[in-house]
Amino acid sequence: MSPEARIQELTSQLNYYNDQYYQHSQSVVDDFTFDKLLEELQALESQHPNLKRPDSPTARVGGTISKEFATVYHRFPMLSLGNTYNETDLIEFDNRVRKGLNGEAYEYICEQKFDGVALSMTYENGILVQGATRGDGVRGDDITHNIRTIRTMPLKVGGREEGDEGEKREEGLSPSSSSSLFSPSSLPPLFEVRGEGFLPLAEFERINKEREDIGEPLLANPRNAASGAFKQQDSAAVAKRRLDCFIYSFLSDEPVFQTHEESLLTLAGWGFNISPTWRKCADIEAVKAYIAEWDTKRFTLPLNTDGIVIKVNRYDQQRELGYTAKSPRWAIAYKFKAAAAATTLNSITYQVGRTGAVTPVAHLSPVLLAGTVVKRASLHNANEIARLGVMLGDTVFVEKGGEIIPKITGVDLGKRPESAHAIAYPTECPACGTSLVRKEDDKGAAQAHFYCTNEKHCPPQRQARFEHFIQRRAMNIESLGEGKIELLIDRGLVEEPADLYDLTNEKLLGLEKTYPATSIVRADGTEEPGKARTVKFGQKTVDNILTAIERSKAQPFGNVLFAMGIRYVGSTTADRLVDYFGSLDALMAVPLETLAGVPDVGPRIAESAFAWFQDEDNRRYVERLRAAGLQLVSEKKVVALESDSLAGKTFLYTGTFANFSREAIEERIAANGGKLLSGVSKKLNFLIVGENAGPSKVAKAQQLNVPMLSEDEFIAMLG
Ligand SMILES: NC(=O)c1ccc[n+]([C@@H]2O[C@H](COP(=O)([O-])OP(=O)(O)OC[C@H]3O[C@@H](n4cnc5c(N)ncnc54)[C@H](O)[C@@H]3O)[C@@H](O)[C@H]2O)c1
Ligand SMILES: [Zn+2]
Repeated sequence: MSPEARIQELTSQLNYYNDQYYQHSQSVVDDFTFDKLLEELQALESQHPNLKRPDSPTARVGGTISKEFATVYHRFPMLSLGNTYNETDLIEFDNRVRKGLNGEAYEYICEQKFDGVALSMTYENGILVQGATRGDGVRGDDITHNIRTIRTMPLKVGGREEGDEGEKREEGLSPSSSSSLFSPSSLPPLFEVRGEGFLPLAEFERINKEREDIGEPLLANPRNAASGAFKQQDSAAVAKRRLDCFIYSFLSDEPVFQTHEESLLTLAGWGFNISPTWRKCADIEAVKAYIAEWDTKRFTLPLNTDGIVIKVNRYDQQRELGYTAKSPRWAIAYKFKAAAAATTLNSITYQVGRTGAVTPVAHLSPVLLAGTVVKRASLHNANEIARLGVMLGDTVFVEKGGEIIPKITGVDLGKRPESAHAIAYPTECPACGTSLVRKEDDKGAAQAHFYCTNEKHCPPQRQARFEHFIQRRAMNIESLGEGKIELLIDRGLVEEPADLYDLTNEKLLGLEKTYPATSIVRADGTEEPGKARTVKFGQKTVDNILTAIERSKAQPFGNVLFAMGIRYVGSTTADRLVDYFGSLDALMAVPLETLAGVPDVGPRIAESAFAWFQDEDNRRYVERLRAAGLQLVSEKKVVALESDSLAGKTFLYTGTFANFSREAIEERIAANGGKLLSGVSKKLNFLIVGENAGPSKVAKAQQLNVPMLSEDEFIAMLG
């Protein structure tokens, strides 16, 4: 291929990956592949500068801005970082720095390269006034409302009031003391901090567990989940995601600090969330030691990282070294290749989940990966097996991100043994023998799963129904975990969760079962016999269980509704439905269209819930829960649905009104099926304009051609 054709090909390929990555929060290829292609393009362009295309990804920061948010211009451009995967490049970087500084002494600060989304926060007189994404580096999306939901982000610095800091530092990563190191009176009137917004791994796992539980497709990884969450319109939904942010830089017009170190220490003192994992390094040898240390230690952090960022410490030296069009010359990212290993795929077992979805689990020859022995990996579904073209006996590559179960990312075809054989996906449920049915969800074939439709009697589905029921967000009877349910089902004491309310001391006391040992496999492949596990119901255990069951009767209606296990009805949706209908009886009586009209519910969830309540068995089950004394009415104030005259429409108001307080107008919007947005964007259908309306909102609405309503026009719309 001619260099010209290759340059053209790489340019459009990389622009496509960038678009998917930044606009659709999806990685089509892994970072290493992406970076190698970019490197190839860079090399070709420097050999043939005249062939470089105007839209080349080598000259620009990858992201763009989106139409859904107001655009903000960054006071200082938000750049990318040069990156490398090897030590030679690192030494070269150090040599360039030394040359650039003409023999002056220098030090580095090493930090984790947090794998999330770059955020910029502007403070005016100590108040957080703006939060934005990086966008194309020059302009970003105004996501102030969403950034305000980050609990560790100070809304105000300097002259802090009691309680301003909220519940921060719960990750246990930050310095234990947040006492001011430097007086906040030294705060410049205008400054910007930058950091990486992220979804903590534990939260990512929790969300995915719930998604799996209610039959939603899983989120691909924490980074994409975070970038998707920060771009949601509804900040109340964003707040539920428990996003967090580590701050790693400070900018202001007038220099405030001499060194990066000083700024990190001071920002921590001001109450910013600084990860204490950074270290000052006297030279490149110390940098290498830091890198080596964190190569595996990073897996103990509560978030994913994908490398180490190395920055020259002194700001005057940073200025001296300067910038390229895309990145600073005083910093570099040393990226870790995703921790990967090769091993043999020995067998596959199939697990049946609560919704009947059958998931293949790969069993591997044990292999050491990022400090832990791996012997299982997820394969997701039949399509994934087909996509990988993997066979039993193959040598496969496994990779580990921060997630608990590593994944198979490829096959070493060169090592395929004669004895390898194709994977025959089962046609019957491995647990109950029912013929499997293939269902496709919204995303089409890519997510296709096989299902066992024997919902009521398939043993693992039944077991999972109990596990769903007792979880904390549902009935919170977690003292029944760890094999106890299994034993109760085994002995015929319970068939469905409502039976839990018939358990008595006599039925439980003295129950006992020993589960056979499963062996523990060491990294070298040798096995060590595991211990047999005995589940035993002594008096103390029984007391705990019965108390928890009794206490569960006070769980709010939203929890009970979630516990019922209706497909697609997660705990957030359950609470939403409770807000609107207030009681089970009201909910069961509404027509499908009304259900579908509830904001954030929509036709798919509505159909699933509606059908569930039509089912005879489910109705009988619900009556048993009622008889057991569970809460089926909400004590919270109910938003009574008055009409659906505003259904499907989005609103924002500005100014004050003759007939409504702020609260009242929000209530009217919700009660008539409308949805309140947090800012003016293309997604906004109407801006309701009152007295003393905010000029910027009005101007923005005019610019985007968003229709404006007077108070009277809004009242007329209510009908
Ligand atoms: N897989 C794909 O399809 C695909 C597509 C596009 C980009 N990418 C990946 O994204 C990278 C390019 O993204 P980029 O331009 O954001 O560069 P980058 O992620 O390599 O580096 C810059 C970013 O690092 C982040 N960062 C994290 N910790 C930091 C710290 N302590 N100090 C400073 N910054 C820190 C900041 O958000 C900053 O914007 C590529 O290297 C590639 O691996 C992948
Ligand atoms: Zn089954």
